[in-house]
Amino acid sequence: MPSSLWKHCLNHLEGELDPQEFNTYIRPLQAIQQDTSLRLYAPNQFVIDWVQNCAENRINTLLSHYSSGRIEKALLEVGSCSLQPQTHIQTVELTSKPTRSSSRVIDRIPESRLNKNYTFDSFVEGKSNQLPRAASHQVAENPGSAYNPLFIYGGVGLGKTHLMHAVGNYIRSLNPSARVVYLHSEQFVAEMIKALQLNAINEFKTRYRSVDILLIDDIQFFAGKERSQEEFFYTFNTLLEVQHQIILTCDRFPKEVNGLEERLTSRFGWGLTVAVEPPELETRVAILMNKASIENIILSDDVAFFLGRLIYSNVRELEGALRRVIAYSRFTHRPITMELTREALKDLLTLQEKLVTIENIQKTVAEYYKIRVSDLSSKRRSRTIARPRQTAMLLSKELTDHSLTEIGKFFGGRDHTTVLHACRKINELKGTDRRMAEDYQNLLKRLST
Ligand SMILES: Nc1ncnc2c1ncn2[C@@H]1O[C@H](COP(=O)(O)OP(=O)(O)OP(=O)(O)O)[C@@H](O)[C@H]1O
Repeated sequence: MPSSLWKHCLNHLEGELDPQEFNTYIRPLQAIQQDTSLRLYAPNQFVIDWVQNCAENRINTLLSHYSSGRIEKALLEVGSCSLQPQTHIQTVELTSKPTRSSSRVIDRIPESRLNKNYTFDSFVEGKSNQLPRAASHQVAENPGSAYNPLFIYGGVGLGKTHLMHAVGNYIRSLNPSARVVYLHSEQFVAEMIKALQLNAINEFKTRYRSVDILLIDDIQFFAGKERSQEEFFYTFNTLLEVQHQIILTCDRFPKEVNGLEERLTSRFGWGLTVAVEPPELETRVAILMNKASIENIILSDDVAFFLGRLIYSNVRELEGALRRVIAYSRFTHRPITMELTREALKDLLTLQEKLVTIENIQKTVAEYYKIRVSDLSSKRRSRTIARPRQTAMLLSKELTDHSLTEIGKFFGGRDHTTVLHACRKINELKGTDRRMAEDYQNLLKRLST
């Protein structure tokens, strides 16, 4: 039944909120009253996020007021009244809390919106992520004292957010009342702007400085946003002073983010800074097996290795490919074989075949290091040529089916032992030399779809 109670709340909210926000986030909500709760259907998660961040306490206070205390909480879901219950994708409980100022629309920060599936158990460990995983686990066991802040950086889709949530989930499992706050840096910025607009910056400061564990994702989005950096700087210092844990992620090494203030980047290094690398083949295969088993599917080795070889620079894309294969198998009622996998990923394969020939690897590496393609096959031994050549050899070994002998031929007729030595050398350097590791990741990205 549509709710007249909600209409009362709407009237109030319309008077209190900026018209654009009201029309964008509040008006589209559809309400249904059920016993002691009110369900609010939102068109998408973005709207839910905004409502949670900016209006939840106010809504709950109004609901409680107009129902004389009968309605205790609003349930927020993505979906629509006309389609429920099938469209209930996600339910978020908006718990009524007493508010200090009932006219204040920003009431509290979003707390503990952790993805329950991102745990240490579901995180597959490999050489590429051993250090960040171990550091995260240490932090989860000794928040505030092991490494503070913990700074995890690395390319897109490599498990940074997963690890961060794993720490949050672990801490919450030991202490359910711990105030764990996870948010994307853009959300921090948006909330700060909102607080400034509402003249509520002091409340904003107090709230952020009272959390036990603050997890901020993708801090590269702070770049160039000076006021946000300033607020974050003070929050950061306060939390560190009282030994509350901070974990940050970024898509690159902090000092390499243009537009981040020096005082912030230097502080980020006070704790521990660790990199996640793209997982090696065996780890990619283990991740695939793991994700498949969650769906009760047993992947054959040939399919898992095929997918693992096909997608190498981003675990999210690896998962996406697996999902496509599973969906295709369900849709066509056929088992997951190599043939079906190739069919399901036809477009990806066509694109990939063009990208990962040895010729293209050479061209890409030469462009990246600003040398000539012919240098890669030449006899020149200076480091500026030898390293790119060795890198191109390793990429050829990892990404193509050519044998070491064949690869050697593409590089000026070199011997297979030279290729093997090159692969070992670059693999070793990737572990010790940050620049080398980053160059390799960048090249993988350029060579992937
Ligand atoms: N080692 C791993 N084991 C299991 N799953 C993993 C692993 N690494 C990544 N994933 C999965 O890959 C997906 C992408 O990971 P996540 O979102 O943590 O990446 P990210 O590094 O934070 O990326 P972005 O920079 O885009 O925010 C998630 O579904 C995550 O569970």
